[in-house]
Amino acid sequence: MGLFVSLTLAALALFITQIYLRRIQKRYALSKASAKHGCAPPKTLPSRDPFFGLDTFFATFKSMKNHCRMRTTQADAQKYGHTYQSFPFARRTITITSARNIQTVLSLEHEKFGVRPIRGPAQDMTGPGIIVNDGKVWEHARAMIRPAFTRTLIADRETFDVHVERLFELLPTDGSVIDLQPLFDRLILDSSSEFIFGESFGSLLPSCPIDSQAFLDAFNYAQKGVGIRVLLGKARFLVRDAKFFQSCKLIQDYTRRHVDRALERKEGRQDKSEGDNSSSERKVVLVYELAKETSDRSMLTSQLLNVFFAGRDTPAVALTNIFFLLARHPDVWTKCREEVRGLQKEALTFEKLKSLRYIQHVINEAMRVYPPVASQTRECTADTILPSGGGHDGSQPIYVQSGDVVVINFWTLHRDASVFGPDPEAFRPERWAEARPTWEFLPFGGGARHCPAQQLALFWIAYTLARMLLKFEQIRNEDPVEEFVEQMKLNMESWNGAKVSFVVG
Ligand code: HEM
Repeated sequence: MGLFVSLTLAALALFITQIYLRRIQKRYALSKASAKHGCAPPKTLPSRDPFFGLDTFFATFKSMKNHCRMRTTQADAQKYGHTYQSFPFARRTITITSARNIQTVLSLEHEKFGVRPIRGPAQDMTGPGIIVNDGKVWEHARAMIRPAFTRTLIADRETFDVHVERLFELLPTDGSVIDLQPLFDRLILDSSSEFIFGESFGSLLPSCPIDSQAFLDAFNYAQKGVGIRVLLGKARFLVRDAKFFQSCKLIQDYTRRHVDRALERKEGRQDKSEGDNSSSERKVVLVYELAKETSDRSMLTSQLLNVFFAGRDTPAVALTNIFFLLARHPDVWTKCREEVRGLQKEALTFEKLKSLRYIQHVINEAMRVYPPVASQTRECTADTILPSGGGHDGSQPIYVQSGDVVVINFWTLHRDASVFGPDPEAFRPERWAEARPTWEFLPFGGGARHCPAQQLALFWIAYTLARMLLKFEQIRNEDPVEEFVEQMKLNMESWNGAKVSFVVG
């Protein structure tokens, strides 16, 4: 036993020494390459653990637990500059909040910044699809998936309206208090499942069909497991959790059943009206669109799961954040109502909604202040240079080495006073009459991996908002906590949801 412990400790010491030596080697190579290219490092977050930066790692957790992760990173950027570095687990992590550096990572040099090294562990759940891959595999997936999102914009108002009507059944009209967050979750779950699988989960109905519920339970469990695995990276083999793998199998089997149905339909073995209700010819369903491109079952299964993973709740988070803000700005609600006055729901087409300027400003402003995707992470896969942020005044370029992690902070990017005016913390939709941001406003990301569902998501959001404006004269905040309390999950959500009451108009 004594010998075993000694050997284990010796192996551990060797492992740690190796990591540390590798870090010194890398640091040396970095300073040589930096000097050669006229680069300088950005400022470094102070750390009490100069070897492994464990305190930096735990500080990140603490700020997440205390619901202040984004505010903390914003304060760091104010103190150390728009680009700064830290070394959690002895690994260089560069946080960028300036439009120029973000454009470099997402667009100009995007091939050198991958997601696969970071999101790879999600493949146990989702398979090798669009959101977890880089290079040719990602390019192929994106080329296959994008056209379906464009086609669906010949907007399927009627399909979405079915779910909105079900939502209305659940909204109290007697002035009692309701948290909109779980309702918006169900609205988007139902509409995204209908768009992706051709069959809605029906979670807004009085009883959710059994296999949908089993799928959702398994999905939620597996998603948490993915979060832990992404965090642990290479050490994820330490987590032994049979339920995680059972859940992954269940969701893959469920998705495969929809794939099989789509393939049968393609081969003409199924009655076309079966399984996709009425108006099947007009309605765009992702699984049917992708089945036109390939008959590869596992590829189809994994792409569908990837899209579901990316889109099943982000519009719900955006809607919740919008209503959170409107409940605290009743004057903005009144102004929005003016804009939709007299419109019937049939008139709320994609084009009409786009033309409602003030409502579009409100959506933009809410997504600026509380972006559902508040940050993104990439790993540098080939040495390159960021144009600014280095040196004492942040004006020099920064040399970035393969293996460095880059965190893109949209929350802080959206608070640039030089672009949005002197009051960037305020919710003021009127600023959009003047503001013309480009790379300074990226709620849907930017560049090569820009969200392919942006227009679809914006249609769902604007349609739901317009319908609620038509129905309710007033919205009232019923939450004693006035300020936004962030909850960092995969998205940045409101910890307190959006507790409101309505006055019928
Ligand atoms: C308000 C709602 C939404 C927001 C704020 C949003 C935001 C984003 C962002 C920021 C990215 C880029 C991620 C990155 O840079 O790695 C992204 C990618 C993506 N989104 Fe969305 N999204 C929304 C809705 C949706 C919906 C409804 C779907 C699907 C039904 C969807 C599917 C995807 C996919 C598949 C990608 C990956 C694209 C790629 O890697 O090439 N999104 N989204």
